[in-house]
Amino acid sequence: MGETKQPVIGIIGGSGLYNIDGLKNTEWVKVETPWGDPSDELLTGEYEGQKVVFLPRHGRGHKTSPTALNYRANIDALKRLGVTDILSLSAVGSLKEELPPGHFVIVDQFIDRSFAREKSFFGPGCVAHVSMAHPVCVRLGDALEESLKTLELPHTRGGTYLVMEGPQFSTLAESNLYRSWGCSVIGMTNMPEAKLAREAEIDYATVAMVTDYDCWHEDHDAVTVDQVVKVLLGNADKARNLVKEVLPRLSAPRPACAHGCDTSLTYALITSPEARDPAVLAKLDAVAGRVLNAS
Ligand SMILES: CSC[C@H]1O[C@H](OP(=O)(O)O)[C@H](O)[C@@H]1O
Ligand SMILES: Nc1ncnc2[nH]cnc12
Repeated sequence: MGETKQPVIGIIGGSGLYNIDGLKNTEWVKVETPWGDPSDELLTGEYEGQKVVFLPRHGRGHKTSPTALNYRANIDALKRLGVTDILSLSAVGSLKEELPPGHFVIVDQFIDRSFAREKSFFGPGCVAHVSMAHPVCVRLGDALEESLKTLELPHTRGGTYLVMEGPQFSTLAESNLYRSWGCSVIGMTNMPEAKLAREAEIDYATVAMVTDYDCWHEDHDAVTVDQVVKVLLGNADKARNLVKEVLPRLSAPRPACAHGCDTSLTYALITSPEARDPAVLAKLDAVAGRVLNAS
């Protein structure tokens, strides 16, 4: 086995998950980034010796909407605190009969229909193209699946998460369109989050927690926030138990991801070194430092 690194696990808590318990030596840390402010301070701590960084995606008190989230600042801040692996916890609507409220889905694909968000750290002055063919980390998915099995929580491995812009929920025609595309769940936040994690060479996986049947199901009312919150409150302890179950499975020093999640920039930069803008490179110090400092 080649070089190994000690993982630092980042947890992004979605709707209903604004804190996690059971960590030792905790501190809420304010992190400045070249992309602006993250959603909130980040909670650093340890669980059974494993370093953990928690970020409430919408901020404590749920202050920021999916469109207004500063996804770049969130991922950059996690990278600056040394995070190597991100577990994203998200509330979603179900687009399939067999995925009822209370069910957990370990997502393996996304369709990105968001349109009003900054989606890349790269651009004029330093252009890069990373692969998103396989957007989530298989190793993290394995650990999540084992943990859900151990906890005997109802779950499905694999499924496509449709990312809508929001903040309004879908129309019936949209919901049915996404169903006809074979999508499993719908939410508003996991893109560009997963794209930016890939650009920042951080392994990423999502556990989607089903809260509703969106608006397509004839036997269920169209989704409302109070319905989502009700299911989430019932799910929050399960999500926290899942975190405690999964962390020890991820704590051993590990080699670089066999599928390239954390070496995604090795062949991604296309702007020649002499054409790169130094001001842009300065902003990329955290997310692309590994490759920029090598060339
Ligand atoms: C409160 S329902 C809509 C809201 O919940 C999901 O957020 P998250 O992924 O952070 O759990 C969904 O994407 C919407 O942002
Ligand atoms: N039906 C739904 N649509 C979009 N985001 C959601 N988050 C939870 N339920 C949702």
